[in-house]
Amino acid sequence: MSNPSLQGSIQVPGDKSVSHRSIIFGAIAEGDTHVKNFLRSNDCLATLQAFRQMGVSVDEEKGELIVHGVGLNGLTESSADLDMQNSGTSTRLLAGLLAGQDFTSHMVGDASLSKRPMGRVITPLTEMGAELSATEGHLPMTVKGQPLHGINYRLPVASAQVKSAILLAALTAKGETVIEEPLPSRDHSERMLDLFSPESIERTGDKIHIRPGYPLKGQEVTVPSDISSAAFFLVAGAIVPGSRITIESVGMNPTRTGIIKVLEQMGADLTIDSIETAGEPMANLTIQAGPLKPFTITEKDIPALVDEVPILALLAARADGVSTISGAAELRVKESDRLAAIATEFKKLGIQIEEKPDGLIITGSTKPFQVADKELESYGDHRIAMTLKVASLLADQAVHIQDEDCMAVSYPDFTKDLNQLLRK
Ligand SMILES: O=C(O)C1=C[C@@H](OP(=O)(O)O)[C@@H](O)[C@H](O)C1
Ligand SMILES: C=C(OP(=O)(O)O)C(=O)O
Repeated sequence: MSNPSLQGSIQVPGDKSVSHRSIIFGAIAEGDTHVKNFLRSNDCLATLQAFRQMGVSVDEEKGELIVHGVGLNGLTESSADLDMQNSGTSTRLLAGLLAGQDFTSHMVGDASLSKRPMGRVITPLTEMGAELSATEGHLPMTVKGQPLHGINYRLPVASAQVKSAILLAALTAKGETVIEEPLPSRDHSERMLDLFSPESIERTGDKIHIRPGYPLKGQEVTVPSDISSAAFFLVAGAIVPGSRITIESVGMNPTRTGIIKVLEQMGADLTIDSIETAGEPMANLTIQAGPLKPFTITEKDIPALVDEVPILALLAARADGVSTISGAAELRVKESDRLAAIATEFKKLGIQIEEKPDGLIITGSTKPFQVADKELESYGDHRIAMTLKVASLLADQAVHIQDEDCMAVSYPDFTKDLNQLLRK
């Protein structure tokens, strides 16, 4: 098989984390929130649908979303279950927000989401006075809204979803809440709350103080392009020989840019052109294929690249030497067990990879992948499917990826966008 290279420019879709939050904060604000570059992927549409069911109207005008906020006390009970589909972010953030409402909500999800742990939000929310009943720590889950009180909580694992669940619950609670994290996770919720209601939040050192009682006001939100989606093109551009591509307006929030540091550590040919913005920082990123040194990623690095581990494992498979990823046990409770999924599927591609309880050891090579089994499994996990799609560009024969459609969870047009950059 001849391997084409990637050339040209691309703008990947809006950030998934910021899109979810633009709906959530817009819904509980007073007045309208205009959202530019909202990500219309299955996960974000699940959040949107949940708020529609709770009485929030959302219009679309000239490609912009207009969320007509109902205020913190304006949501109404949904007569039907809230279907969170495949989205951990929707589930955990909504669990926090709904815990302090004066109605009951029932949350359900697909088979993958119904296996993911909810105890991590149930524990702190219960401490705040919430009444959540899950099925052995999993969905389906009933949230019976209760009057809440503030707490001081140190997260046992760095998780932006847990942090955001507590932050949202704290807005409806009596008294101040203080949240502490073991390592900094993505801070989109804090930034957005600061925009919608600056009096409600203060950050001192590694503590976040949430002060209830202040209204949120509708805002103009521009969603940056998702660095976790750009990651697939950054890696494709770095590993497919002869490639040179630019990825435009990528979100460069420092809590998300772990992949940039890894590319720099590897000596990749990457140029960063920053764009002046008022909200989340952004940059145009240009990547060119070239030799790559191996990397070491440890626990402290994980939060800033947690969703990029599958595609970084592929990057490691093209480096000159042995790369290691450790402290990444969280990957086992994502949409699939991502450590097991990567190890199993990479072996089918002839990649030398060893699975550890909390990570991976990958021995790189610049030869085409020698396919041992061309039937690849995505495990219904969008990030695994997209990683395998990029890997297929370097395989010595055509492969088939089962259940590719799951890419629509975060990036519905991924294959189309990738094909547009490919040149024979
Ligand atoms: O808050 C968010 O938007 C997210 C937080 C991360 O999960 P954890 O909070 O479980 O680390 C990440 O993996 C997920 O894709 C999105
Ligand atoms: C883990 C992810 O999302 P979520 O937790 O929202 O399902 C992801 O997008 O990789």
